[in-house]
Amino acid sequence: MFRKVVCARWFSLHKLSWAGGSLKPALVKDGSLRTLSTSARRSTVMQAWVIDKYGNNSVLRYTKNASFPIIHYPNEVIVKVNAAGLNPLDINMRGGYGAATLAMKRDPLSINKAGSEFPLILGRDVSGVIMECGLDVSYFKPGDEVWAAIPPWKQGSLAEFVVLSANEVSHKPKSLSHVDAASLPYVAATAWSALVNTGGLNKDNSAKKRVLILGGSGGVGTFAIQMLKSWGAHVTVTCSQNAEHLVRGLGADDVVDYTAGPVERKLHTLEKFDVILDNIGGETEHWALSLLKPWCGAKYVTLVTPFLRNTDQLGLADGMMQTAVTVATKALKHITKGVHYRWGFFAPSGPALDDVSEMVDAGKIRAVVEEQFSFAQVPKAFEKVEKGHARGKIVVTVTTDN
Ligand SMILES: NC(=O)C1=CN([C@@H]2O[C@H](COP(=O)(O)OP(=O)(O)OC[C@H]3O[C@@H](n4cnc5c(N)ncnc54)[C@H](OP(=O)(O)O)[C@@H]3O)[C@@H](O)[C@H]2O)C=CC1
Repeated sequence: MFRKVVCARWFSLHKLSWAGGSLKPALVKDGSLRTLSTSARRSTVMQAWVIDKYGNNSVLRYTKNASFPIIHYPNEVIVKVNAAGLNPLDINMRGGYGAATLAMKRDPLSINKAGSEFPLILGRDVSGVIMECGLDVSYFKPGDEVWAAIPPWKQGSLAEFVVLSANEVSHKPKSLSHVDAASLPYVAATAWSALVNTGGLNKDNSAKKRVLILGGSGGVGTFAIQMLKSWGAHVTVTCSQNAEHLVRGLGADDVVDYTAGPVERKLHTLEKFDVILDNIGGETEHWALSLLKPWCGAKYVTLVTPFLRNTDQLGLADGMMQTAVTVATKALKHITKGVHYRWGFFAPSGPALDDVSEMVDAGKIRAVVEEQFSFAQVPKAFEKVEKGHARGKIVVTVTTDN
């Protein structure tokens, strides 16, 4: 069955005014407007790890009384979470990164009466089972096993249930367990957005292209290597010496140890590249673009951008202005040298995950789970991600029953 893209604006015509009371309406598949308190099947609360303010790991709080998610729009689904993946973004968001920008993106229906995002649930990856579908959802049905990358402006997956737009959700690869599946969506959607939408690569044009991945041993890198290799690209990776075995096992053709002296010197001895994916940022920008083939449409795409930090520090208008000036200046500077400078961003996409799901089931991409934690161990899982030196992904098992 093909995906039908449903316009969320439909809801504005059917918006419910719910005067004063604590009951929340839900638009569900049978066409009824159901209140959670009258839904005999489930409670109004659920278990979750939340934060009530920004800070270090001590702000993480376990609760049995988090609000149960509600379907507000007819294109939404509620997913029962089996496993949740963590990303560096969760550490940053725990500390308040992006708070100003994300506050503007949040749906007013999803924030509390005081207008605050708290209690906030982190966790950007989910693998689980569809529990309930909005009125216009035809691509999924209750009981379907699904995976998704959750946009940072929505409540996350460190909870028993999460509500998402059906356009953000995809059928989980049949060949993967929930734990393995939860390791992929956010990094897959990011790598897809950066390499396909921004970098211009796809399965039909990547053969013989030379791609350099700066920082190949983490979440984004381990996925990107496999996707590019399955499309026939030649992939060079930088990583620590002790990650060489891992990245070669995923298909990397050339591996350069960045800890053994100036990495750019070694990279300059290699043939130039068509695309560079930069997962490291900072210093790398000063030398990486000179590794591209000039005047051939070659692109440098960095995932490490000041976009959210600018808006956090300068406010929306000044932050956006600063961001536009920065990216335009850099793009102009490099275009005069015949190469393209771009910023890459995570973009939620169920259809992209559909393609990734096929690649996984065809044996072209595997999950790289570095360590698995129980739901009780969420703070330990955060500590692990915060230490850095990732070798793949950290996953939390939320529930094992369906
Ligand atoms: N713009 C966006 O929308 C998004 C941005 N990102 C950003 O992309 C980056 C990568 O994300 P992700 O893969 O999940 O991060 P991870 O933490 O999973 O991986 C980072 C990897 O880089 C390695 N590394 C560190 N320094 C270097 C270096 N100088 N050269 C080569 N490798 C290095 C680390 O291992 P070791 O230290 O042992 O070498 C680690 O394996 C992060 O900064 C993240 O915030 C991610 C997703 C979306």
